[in-house]
Amino acid sequence: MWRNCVRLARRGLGRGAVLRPDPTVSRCGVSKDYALPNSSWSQGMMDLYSRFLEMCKDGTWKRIPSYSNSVDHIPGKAFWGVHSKYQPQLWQTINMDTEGVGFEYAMFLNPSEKRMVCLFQPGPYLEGPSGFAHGGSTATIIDSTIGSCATFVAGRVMTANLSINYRNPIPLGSVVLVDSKVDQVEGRKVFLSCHVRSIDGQTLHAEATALFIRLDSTKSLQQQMSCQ
Ligand SMILES: CCCCCCCC(=O)SCCNC(=O)CCNC(=O)[C@H](O)C(C)(C)COP(=O)(O)OP(=O)(O)OC[C@H]1O[C@@H](n2cnc3c(N)ncnc32)[C@H](O)[C@@H]1OP(=O)(O)O
Repeated sequence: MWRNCVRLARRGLGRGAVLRPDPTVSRCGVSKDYALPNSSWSQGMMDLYSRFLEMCKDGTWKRIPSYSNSVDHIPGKAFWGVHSKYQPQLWQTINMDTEGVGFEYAMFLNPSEKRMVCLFQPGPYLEGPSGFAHGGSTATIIDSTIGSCATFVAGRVMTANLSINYRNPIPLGSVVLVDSKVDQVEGRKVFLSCHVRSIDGQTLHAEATALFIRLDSTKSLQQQMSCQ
């Protein structure tokens, strides 16, 4: 199991503490691609997935696998420097081993449009208001989608700002399309926007804007991630 293979060791819990992967633990088992259909996917999710797979055939879209470290698999600029002692499995932690209970999703990238979409089916663990997705889970899937888009364009980035307007609640078990794109790049700043809509396009669930900052290559990641 993933948890047995990629235990994270907490070290230096004082100021500036960061979570690092335990170097004594092998990365075996991280190869499961969570972004593939499973029995929890509704017909709506399957239909949308098939539609995007079809659009991958001419190379317009690319399916993005999700290995709990999806950063490794986004085409484009290398995410982690070769000398970095930090491993990317810290980043994508939203997969769950039990199918259907949490984030069921699959992302597709349109490189020429600098656009990343995510088919998202929230499960019961993500409940906020009765029967609907928690706003934090919506924020998580938006951040991951928009962040993957920013990563494709700029490489090593972190969310500096994420602003969400929640327009209509997302029913648990329904399928929504998270559609994000890069609006502008100014130096190290990547500005993006995103809409979350029902698959028939009739309901706008949320809209968001975000600023991602490309990490400064002259600073160590520890400096940039320290709490000091
Ligand atoms: C595939 C993976 C998808 C992953 C998606 C998930 C991504 C995440 O959730 S990341 C985790 C959440 N984010 C964080 O914890 C980030 C915490 N913040 C930080 O680490 C730092 O503030 C960081 C890295 C964003 C920027 O730090 P640093 O590199 O030192 O940049 P800094 O020099 O301060 O600022 C650079 C520029 O950005 C601007 N800027 C920085 N932060 C902000 C902000 N919040 N709002 C507006 N502007 C900002 C600065 O004003 C500056 O502008 P200018 O160049 O015009 O003067």
